[in-house]
Amino acid sequence: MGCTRGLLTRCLCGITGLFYPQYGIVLDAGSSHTNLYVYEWPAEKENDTGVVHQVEVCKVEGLGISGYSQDTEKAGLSLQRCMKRAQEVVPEHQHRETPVYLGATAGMRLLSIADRVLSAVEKTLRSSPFNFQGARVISGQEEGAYGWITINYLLGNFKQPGWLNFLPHLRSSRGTSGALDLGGASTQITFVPDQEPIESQENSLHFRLYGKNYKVYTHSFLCYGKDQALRLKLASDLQASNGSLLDPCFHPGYLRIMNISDLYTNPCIANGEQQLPFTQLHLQGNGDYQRCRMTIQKIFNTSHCPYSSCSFNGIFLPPLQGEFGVSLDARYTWREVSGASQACDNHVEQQASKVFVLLQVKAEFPKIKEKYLSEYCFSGTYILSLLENGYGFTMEKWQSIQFLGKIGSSDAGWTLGYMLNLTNMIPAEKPPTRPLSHASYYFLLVLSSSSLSL
Ligand SMILES: Nc1ncnc2c1ncn2[C@@H]1O[C@H](COP(=O)(O)OP(=O)(O)O)[C@@H](O)[C@H]1O
Ligand SMILES: [Ca+2]
Repeated sequence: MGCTRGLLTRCLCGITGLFYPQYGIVLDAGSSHTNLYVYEWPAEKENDTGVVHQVEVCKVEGLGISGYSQDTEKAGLSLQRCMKRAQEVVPEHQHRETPVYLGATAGMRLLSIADRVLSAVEKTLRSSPFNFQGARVISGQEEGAYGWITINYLLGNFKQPGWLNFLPHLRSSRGTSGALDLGGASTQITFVPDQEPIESQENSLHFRLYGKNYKVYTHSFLCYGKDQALRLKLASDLQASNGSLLDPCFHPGYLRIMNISDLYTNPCIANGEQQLPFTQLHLQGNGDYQRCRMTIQKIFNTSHCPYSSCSFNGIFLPPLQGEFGVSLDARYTWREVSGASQACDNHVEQQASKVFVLLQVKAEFPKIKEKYLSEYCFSGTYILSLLENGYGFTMEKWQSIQFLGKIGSSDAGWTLGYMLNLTNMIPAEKPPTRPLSHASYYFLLVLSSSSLSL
């Protein structure tokens, strides 16, 4: 029985909600892959901070939905297995009341036919027994904001004194924690700066949460997620080549042949293709961490800044403030960052076969999937460059970064903040403290009045 029908049903559900946890589903349609999250919370505490937590993450097999632009039907079909999984996790009698949202990020921001892909996806989601609430491309600003909300909600930073704190050791010492999100097609930085006002309007957000005002700086760099950044770098290196590239960001012995047209498939790399006299790129790795950093440097333009301070490409960045949590894909990121120079400088005889070199790298980093292995040197070096040269995390500021991945049982990505906002579970004002929730009070009242009438 669903809880959205009639008054009587709603009353019953209000009462039964005391016993049943509630659920919400969010699909994170990223540029490289989609994850489905199921969240759970006790119904009578929905407005308290820290009670919503992740009970399931299902990884959709195959490409991110933007990868199905040639065959949009498949974007919808690809989600079916995880939607089935969600039906197993959420008790059947609660399917109809459980909201499901899909948010697509940078891969879809770059796609001109994003609407067609979204329609295909919507068809699959509407055919599920859940309460479909919408599939849309979220803006970079939203992605940054919801990532910041997730991290601070999970760390307990919105809690007022007196609220129970489940993770005191992780709670930020300075009020809130900044959020860094490193995706495949975009990257976000969000934090509360000391400096006021925030010089650029489009980087400024105002929130009132649990009775407190927050002025938050955020920026999303489209094309600076690690997959698109690699394309930017290759396109820049190609201009001065004859189609053969000795690349310090790939380990020695690594060979890759790419069609130039495959490189110029989205707006991140505009109009360079026509000028090139060759149609293929022959890339050969000659891993060298220091030189790799130098080639990456070129994609950060620091030649102009119309504000008092900038990150790169003329984008305002106030002085970094407080602690930062790196979200979601951090579990890979940290490994890549810490192993970057080792992965690049893995000097093996140049003439050694590609297979041999790959096996060598694999032996050193045994848990890394083959498909990520080849880009390990680039990814780690890129993330270090972005944090140090792009955002200005110096040696001492570096200490303020925590690679989070999970906080408690929940992934530290934007999805939880998105759902909390859409389900009105982050109130502007602090919920009044009362010995019993409204529902419990009502329930007890019903019980006592019925016992009186016996
Ligand atoms: N096991 C892994 N090892 C290394 N990198 C990974 C792994 N799994 C995912 N990634 C990377 O994490 C990033 C996730 O980005 P994604 O969320 O899909 O994009 P966006 O947020 O920009 O839309 C991608 O660059 C992807 O290649
Ligand atoms: Ca992402």
